[in-house]
Amino acid sequence: MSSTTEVPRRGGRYTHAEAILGPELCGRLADTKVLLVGAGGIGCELLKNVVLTGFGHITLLDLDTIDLSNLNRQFLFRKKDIKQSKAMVAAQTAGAFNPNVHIYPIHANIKEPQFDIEWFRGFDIVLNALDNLDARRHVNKMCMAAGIPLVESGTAGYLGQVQPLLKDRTECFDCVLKPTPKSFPVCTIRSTPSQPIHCIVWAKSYLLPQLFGEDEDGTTELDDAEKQGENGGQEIAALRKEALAYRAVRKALRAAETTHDAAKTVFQKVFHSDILNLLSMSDMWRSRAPPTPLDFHAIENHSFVIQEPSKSHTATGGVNGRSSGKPAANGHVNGNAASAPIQQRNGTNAGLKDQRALSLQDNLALFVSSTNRLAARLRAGEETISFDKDDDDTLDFVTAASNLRSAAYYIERKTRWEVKEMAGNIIPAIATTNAIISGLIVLQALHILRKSYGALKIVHLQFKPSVPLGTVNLCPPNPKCAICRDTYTTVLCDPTNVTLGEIIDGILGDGNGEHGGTGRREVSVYEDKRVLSDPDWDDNLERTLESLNVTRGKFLTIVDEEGEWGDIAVALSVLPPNRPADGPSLILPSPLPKPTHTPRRTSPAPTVSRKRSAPDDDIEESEPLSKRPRINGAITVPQMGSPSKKRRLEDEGLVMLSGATDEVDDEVIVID
Ligand SMILES: Nc1ncnc2c1ncn2[C@@H]1O[C@H](COP(=O)(O)OP(=O)(O)OP(=O)(O)O)[C@@H](O)[C@H]1O
Ligand SMILES: [Zn+2]
Repeated sequence: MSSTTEVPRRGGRYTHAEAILGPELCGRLADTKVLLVGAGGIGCELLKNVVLTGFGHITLLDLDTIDLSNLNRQFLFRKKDIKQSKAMVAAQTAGAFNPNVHIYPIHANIKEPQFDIEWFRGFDIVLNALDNLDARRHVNKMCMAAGIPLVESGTAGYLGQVQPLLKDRTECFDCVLKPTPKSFPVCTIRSTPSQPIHCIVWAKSYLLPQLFGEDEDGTTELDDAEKQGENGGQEIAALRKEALAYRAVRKALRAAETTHDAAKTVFQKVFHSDILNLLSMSDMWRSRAPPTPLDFHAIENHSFVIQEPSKSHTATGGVNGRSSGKPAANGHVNGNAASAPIQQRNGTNAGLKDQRALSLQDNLALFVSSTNRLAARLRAGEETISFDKDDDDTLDFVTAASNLRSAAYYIERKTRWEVKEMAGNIIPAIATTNAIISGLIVLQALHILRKSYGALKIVHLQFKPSVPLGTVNLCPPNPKCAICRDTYTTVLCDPTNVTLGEIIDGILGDGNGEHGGTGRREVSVYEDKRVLSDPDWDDNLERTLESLNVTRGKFLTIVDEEGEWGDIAVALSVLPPNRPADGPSLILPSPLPKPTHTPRRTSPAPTVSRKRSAPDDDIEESEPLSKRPRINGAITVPQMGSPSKKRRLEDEGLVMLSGATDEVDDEVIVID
């Protein structure tokens, strides 16, 4: 076949495309440069679509490798491809569908600094096929900064959504607040669980990080709980003591010779001593059933006996799904041979291995073996281990630990399959949903390329047999949005040489003439959530960008102290490779950026500074920036002053689809 631009577009494989798209757009597609971020469920379908539609230059980026669990719907992958790069394999498979297109696979995280604003500017359009809010927000910001149209998408089970995002024309991804993830009170998780999910969250988000995560004392969460006024001063004090005692077990797990004993040490602390400690707080157990400390040897010897509490105390169901609150027939909680008949009665031993009910001994054995496997990984050099539903060691650990905790609290236990689903926040992915959504992404992309902006819509795939697809008109940008309302500009520089002060002075300019910028004025400068300088604190102005960890791919945001000028977001990019050795270390944009200007009305008799009169500045006033703790030469902002700044600090979590998909929310339990 001949090369892309020379391909005769009429006839052959493009006959239908040309009839639908028209010869002009159809011909133009061969030269269109598209970035596709994510080669998972939506990404595979989407890549197939853009390849068959004839987009000539497709950059496909994904950070992940292929997993067995992807194969049911990510049809570009086969079993032999497991552990290979998704981007590479997808490009290879889909490349064969249309020899006229060029696919450039990249195995990397889209947040890496080399994918800076200049790199984004190299595309005509960006299509997201991602699965997390953090990456979505990042791509949104880069597209807004580079002025490149983006089509955003998401699916959850039978539901899905496609949203075109164009700077200055439509809302951006961050114009509307995303619902924050559901969370549980820390005391429910740490001392009074009443449902299986509480024990699973505890095992996944507390115990596993405590033992195998970063070395922290586990008290930050308790500090926060206290600050937020969560009840239970005595309880929080006990939990604080418990958290500090983790140091000893962490050490045991990392000791050169870790065997059965290290797992036993962990067990003793977590399922015995810590529970005894909690029991000593009698007030806590007045209106709820006190837990039973577990006994390692008794469980191992099949002689562990546990008395279920009386009904009046039982908050939820009994053991293995019994909700009567009556004592188990023999007073045992699946701790001995009696467990086998129970499993058989429930019929849960049939079917897949992962769907088998686990007895207490099974859970103990799984706890010991998974703890040892994880400890061996630490000793082999892995610095930290965090939960991944596809990592058998962590899933086994969370299954066993949550079930042991459930036993101590008389809560129904879960199979490994169920734990995977709950801990992994899994909503079954449906290939057909991904296929429909991918088709809609391409339709919206074609509207953008054709500049048919009036035809653009947010499209929902919804639970309505009569109207499976719902559309919503696009809204204009939120004027308070901290992402798309900023004025973006780019500087090319060598961060090892250029100082923060040079950038600020350079971008503000002298305010005169065609290239004069806005002129010198009082500003604060932020990098993400860090304040780098403000009018009362200029310590960092002489420092190089590199020393402030402000390098390629990052943004400096210049905020006017008086609120008269809009924010300027300065993207940092590298100097051209062919510049002369004695050339400048900083190349400023020309003309300099001129954000919107809204002069303030002058107050008739100002008795306090204008800064004080701005209600949004209350926080700044009560705690001057210059007195805030400085970290790495910068100040971390506890709370930003303006609404737009506050938005930057929103917690991140799972994307909840809005509108027609709201009903999904209740079924999604976001546990971290
Ligand atoms: N920051 C990122 N940079 C590049 N690729 C990303 C980034 N974040 C997520 N992805 C990719 O986006 C894709 C999303 O696909 P999908 O939702 O089907 O997830 P999955 O990991 O393949 O499946 P599952 O989560 O169900 O196991 C994944 O392949 C993932 O690796
Ligand atoms: Zn916005």
